Amino acid sequence: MKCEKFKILENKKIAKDVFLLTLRGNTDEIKNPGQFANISISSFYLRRPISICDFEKDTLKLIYKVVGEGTLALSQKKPEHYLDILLPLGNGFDIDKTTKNTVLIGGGVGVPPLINLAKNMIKIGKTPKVVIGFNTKEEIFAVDMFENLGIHPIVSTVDGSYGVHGFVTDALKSIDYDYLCTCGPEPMLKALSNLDVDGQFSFEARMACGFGGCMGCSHETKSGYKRICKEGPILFKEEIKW
Ligand SMILES: Cc1cc2nc3c(=O)[nH]c(=O)nc-3n(C[C@H](O)[C@H](O)[C@H](O)COP(=O)(O)OP(=O)(O)OC[C@H]3O[C@@H](n4cnc5c(N)ncnc54)[C@H](O)[C@@H]3O)c2cc1C
Ligand code: FES
Repeated sequence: MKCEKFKILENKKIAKDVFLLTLRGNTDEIKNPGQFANISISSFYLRRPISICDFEKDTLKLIYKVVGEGTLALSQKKPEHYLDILLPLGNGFDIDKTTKNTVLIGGGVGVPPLINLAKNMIKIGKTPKVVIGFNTKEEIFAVDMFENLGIHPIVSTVDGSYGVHGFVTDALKSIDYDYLCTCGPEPMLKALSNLDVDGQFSFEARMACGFGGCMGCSHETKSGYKRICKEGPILFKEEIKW
């Protein structure tokens, strides 16, 4: 884990309240898809955790939704501005445990880490299926990013304004899979954990330090309390306690 200065190259709106932030800085230590960055934003005491969406040498991409004052302030940052970022944090997905018939399932701003996961799975010959869900058409993003990887994601919207009408669980009925990796709101994770397949689930928690020092993000699992920022955010299905 390092604290690095990243220069903003672009901070672009890509859907309703959703921004793609492209940064220049040192990405050498990033290991697993599903790890996250903790961003210091101006006057806010606590950093804001955002999943690593994609990276290359010296370039980092993050996708975030404006939900409060911190993310609103982030959306107002202009190119050339520097951000102080702690990364990489968390365990990330264990790609070796995925199968050749894995589906990646994202809900809203749970979609970004699945882009880097898909990219890494393709590199080892395990091209995944992808299902992504949103509330409504205006909130959809990342379809082009998956298409650039040669994957055509199935999209669902709760209001039926685009793609499959309903939840990601409705969209899943049309495909075969024997393993899943998922990130999104907790009710979605819970519904997916009731399906008869194993998988890896990315959890969110309110965080303070972000690197295991304060216990503020502890979450009860079947194998004791785990810090979502350190032993998570990815938990295996068999260890999750709802
Ligand atoms: C490991 C991890 C990865 C994340 N990755 C992403 C990502 O890739 N893109 C993205 O848009 N967001 C992501 N988040 C959520 C993001 O950190 C919060 O939305 C952000 O911190 C809100 O900051 P704020 O100051 O704008 O909102 P605040 O004013 O702090 O809160 C506004 C609203 O958002 C809710 N909220 C704030 N933080 C969280 C949180 N951690 N989990 C759930 N609800 C929260 C609050 O309850 C409140 O309703 C991630 C969170 C975690 C823990
Ligand atoms: S946020 Fe401090 S231990 Fe996780």
